[in-house]
Order: sequence, then C-alpha cells, then structure tokens
Amino acid sequence: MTDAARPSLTPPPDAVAPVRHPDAPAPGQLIEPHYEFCFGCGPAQPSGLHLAARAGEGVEIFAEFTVAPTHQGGPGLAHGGVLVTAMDDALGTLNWLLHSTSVTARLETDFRRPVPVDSTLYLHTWVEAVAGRKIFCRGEARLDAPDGPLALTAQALFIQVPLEHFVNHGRPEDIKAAMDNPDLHKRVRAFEVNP
Ligand SMILES: CCCCCCCCCCCC(=O)SCCNC(=O)CCNC(=O)[C@H](O)C(C)(C)COP(=O)(O)OP(=O)(O)OC[C@H]1O[C@@H](n2cnc3c(N)ncnc32)[C@H](O)[C@@H]1OP(=O)(O)O
Repeated sequence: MTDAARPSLTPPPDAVAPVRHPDAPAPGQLIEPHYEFCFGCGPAQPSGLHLAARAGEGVEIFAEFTVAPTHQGGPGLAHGGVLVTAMDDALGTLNWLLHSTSVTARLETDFRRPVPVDSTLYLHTWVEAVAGRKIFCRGEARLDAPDGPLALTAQALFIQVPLEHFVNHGRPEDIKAAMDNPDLHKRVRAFEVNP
C-alpha cells in the first residue's frame, strides 16, 4: 500500500526530524523494561514476550524475542496479534530515545511471512518524524537474524501524553504498586525533568 493510502500515518509537511535526547540510553545499551508486568517486555509476566531492546545510534531501537509455544496462533506458528504486540512494544520503547511518554494511537502491520515457534524475531523500529504531539514511526522484523528474511513491516502513529494519562486510566491497585516501586518511579520521573 502506498503512503498516500495511509494519510494519518504519513508525516505532514511541517513535521520535523526526530531529535535523540541527550540523556537517551547510549547506543548498544540494554533498555530496562518500563514495567515488570508488561506483556511485551516485563520479566514478571510468565507468558509474556520478554522482549529485549537495545538503543541504536539514531532514534531507533533493536529488539529481539523468541516465539514460545504459548504464543501460537496456527499450529507451530506465532499468533499475528502476538507479533503486533512485539512490534508495538519495540515502537513504544522509542519513548526512551525521545524522552517522551507517548502511546500507540494507530498501528498498521503487514505480515509478510509466517513466523514459526522457536524462531527469534529481530525487530528494528525508528522514529521517522515528529509533528507536535504526533510521533510517526516505522518498524520491521526479520526472522532468525538481523538481516534475515523480512517477516513484518509496520507504520505507527504515537501521541504524546502526560504521565497522568497512566495514573488516570490504569487500575488503581496496579498504579499504586508501580508508584511504590522506587526504581520504576525514578525511571519514569526522569521524563518529566527532561521533557
Ligand atoms: C509509564 C511508562 C511510560 C511509557 C509507556 C510506554 C508503553 C509502551 C507500550 C506499548 C505502546 C502501547 O501499547 S500504548 C497502549 C495502547 N494505546 C492506548 O491505549 C491509547 C488509547 N487512546 C488514547 O488514549 C487517546 O485516543 C490518545 C491519547 C491516543 C489521543 O487522545 P487525545 O490526547 O485526546 O488526542 P486527540 O485530540 O484525540 O488526538 C490528537 C491528534 O492525533 C490524531 N489521532 C488520534 N488518534 C488517532 C488515530 N487512531 N489515527 C489517526 N490520528 C489520530 C487526532 O486526529 C489529532 O490530530 P489533530 O487534530 O491534532 O491533527
């Protein structure tokens, strides 16, 4: 599909190039999960994807996840929704490079080949442009090697939100537990000091 057919995913003429925040993780640095129970990257989520993400040199992320039997859709194959989750999380991790908090507003994914259980998906996501609160991103995922066969491509629109977005909309007991975690609190508050 051409960009013209995806108007809300195409940066407008006044969009600007993304700027890597001075306090962004260094290239190659492993980025800690934003929340231990996140289905995408949380270590405490038993059937989650346990996505491991590293910062790239640009406003980009490189991430990996290995498809487990619990991620099946068709027999022996990853569920498409699980693959979209991996892409969404790798796109969401771009927040750490911009030092902004944004959420997925629109995510369009093209599935280009089946992804078997036990294969490792290598994801690459990057910010294409920023226009006000709108962050235009792209991603691709390859099978079993960073330069392996292309399995998924994606375009997304993220919208910047204040931290209160999470506090106001999340289940109260989970918000309280997250706020009581000093490590998480410190990581998230860093965004407010350096917006
Ligand atoms: C703690 C760790 C932190 C970091 C946390 C990191 C988490 C990473 C996890 C992975 C990412 C996720 O899954 S996030 C979870 C999934 N996503 C969500 O739950 C988001 C649910 N949706 C919303 O909350 C809302 O709809 C928002 C925030 C996206 C937008 O609401 P809003 O703030 O009121 O803004 P609104 O005026 O509606 O829209 C602003 C502009 O964007 C455009 N716009 C809005 N939605 C769309 C859309 N779907 N498609 C096209 N365009 C859109 C509007 O037309 C408008 O353009 P114009 O008129 O200005 O031109």
